Amino acid sequence: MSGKLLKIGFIGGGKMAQAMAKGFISAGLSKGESMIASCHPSDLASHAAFKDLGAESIFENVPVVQKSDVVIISVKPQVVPTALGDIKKAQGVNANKLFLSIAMGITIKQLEQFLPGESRVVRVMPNTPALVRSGASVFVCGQKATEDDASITKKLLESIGTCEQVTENLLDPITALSGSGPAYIYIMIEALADGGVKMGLPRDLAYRLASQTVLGAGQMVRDTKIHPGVLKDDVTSPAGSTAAGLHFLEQKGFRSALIGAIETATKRCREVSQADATK
Ligand SMILES: NC(=O)C1=CN([C@@H]2O[C@H](COP(=O)(O)OP(=O)(O)OC[C@H]3O[C@@H](n4cnc5c(N)ncnc54)[C@H](O)[C@@H]3O)[C@@H](O)[C@H]2O)C=CC1
Ligand SMILES: O=C(O)[C@@H]1CCC=N1
Repeated sequence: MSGKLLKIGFIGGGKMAQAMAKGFISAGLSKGESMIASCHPSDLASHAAFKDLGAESIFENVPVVQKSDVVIISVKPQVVPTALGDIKKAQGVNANKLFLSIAMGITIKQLEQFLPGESRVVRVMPNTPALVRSGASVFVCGQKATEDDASITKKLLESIGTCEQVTENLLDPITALSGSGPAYIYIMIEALADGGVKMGLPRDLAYRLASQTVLGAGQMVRDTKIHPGVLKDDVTSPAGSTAAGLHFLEQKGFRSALIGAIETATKRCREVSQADATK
């Protein structure tokens, strides 16, 4: 990928596409001018967001494929059959390209059916912290994806955070954990700050402390590789305030709520996978 910048296309220019596009740009891996995105004609906000990046922003899907080296499929799962149908129906489009699908629950088999036979598919699950290059992404290669495709995918995803190659059977729980996870953490940050405000902290200080605490704790687990239970014990003094706080969380089923969130979100991904996505 050295030399000429890859032309990156987005079929669906919404929130996740914008996070990835901005991440690629701040990583120096791409430029607005080397990107093209399509969106629904009613979605003027996404249209404007890609224009603001200096990218081409349009309301048709076929030119995105025609003009790109790598095409990111970033529409909602229910829209995937229609959007990819546009490409399959079109005459004379060279679809022998790398397609990265980030759609929740849409399997490689389904993607390969929706796309023209020559298309090379990689299924990816990113998350929105890609915007600040702190994303957590995984990918699975389809039948026709080459080693080059895997290394292009890895290079793109590593530029916006961490990236691991996995097997497709793990994709639904991964979607539930790291794909959706930022949403769980945002409400945790909001609630921690609400607690701080309830106890007299100024709101802005409470948000700064809550977000830095989440960031720091995550970094401790990742960088020290010490078991989170041991790190928790290090914070918890005998008869101290943390032990009192932890007891309250256990009484309210905090762990169980998080475990249940991952289980429920995984089941939702499986429902989408099993639905006849052509309907
Ligand atoms: N938002 C997130 O945190 C994550 C989302 N994803 C996946 O990314 C995909 C997109 O999600 P979001 O960006 O959140 O949704 P979004 O609603 O922000 O974006 C969807 C985009 O698709 C466009 N669109 C609708 N119909 C279209 C059509 N027929 N042709 C072309 N574009 C069309 C819309 O205009 C919009 O720009 C989903 O499949 C989701 O599962 C994956 C990981 C994380
Ligand atoms: O909520 C969703 O369906 C997507 C999948 C992961 C994050 N957002």
